[in-house]
Amino acid sequence: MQKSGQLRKILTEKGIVKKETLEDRLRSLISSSPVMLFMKGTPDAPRCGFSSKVVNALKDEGVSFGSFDILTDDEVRQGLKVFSNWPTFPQLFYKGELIGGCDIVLELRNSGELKATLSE
Ligand SMILES: N[C@@H](CCC(=O)N[C@@H](CS)C(=O)NCC(=O)O)C(=O)O
Repeated sequence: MQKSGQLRKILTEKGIVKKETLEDRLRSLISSSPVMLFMKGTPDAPRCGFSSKVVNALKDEGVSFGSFDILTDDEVRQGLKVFSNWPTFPQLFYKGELIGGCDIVLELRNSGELKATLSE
C-alpha cells in the first residue's frame, strides 16, 4: 500500500476521516471533468462500437472531455448503472448531470445541439 493509502487507512480507523463510499467515488469521478465520458476502452482505443461513436462525435465537435474505462473497474461499472439509473455504457455527463448514452449523443450531434448542450 502506498503512503497516502496507509495514512487514509489509519485516519479512517481512528474515525478522523470518513471512509469513502462507492457513491462518493462515483460523484467525484463524474465531476472530475466538466464533460465526462464513462466508456468501454479509452478514447484512443475504444473497445465497443457505441463508445467509439460517442468519442468520434465529441472529437468532431471539438469538445474536450475526460474519460473513465469502466472495463477496468467492475465496482464503478455496476455502481454507476444504479447511481445514474441508466443500464448501459457509454454514459456522458456534463457538469455532473447525465446527458445520456450513444443514441442521445448522436441525436444531439445530428440536430446540431451537441456543442451547445456541452457548453451551457
Ligand atoms: N442504446 C445504447 C447502446 C449502449 C449499449 O447497449 N451498451 C451495452 C453493450 S456495450 C452495455 O453497456 N451493457 C451493459 C454492460 O456492458 O455493463 C446507447 O444509446 O448507449
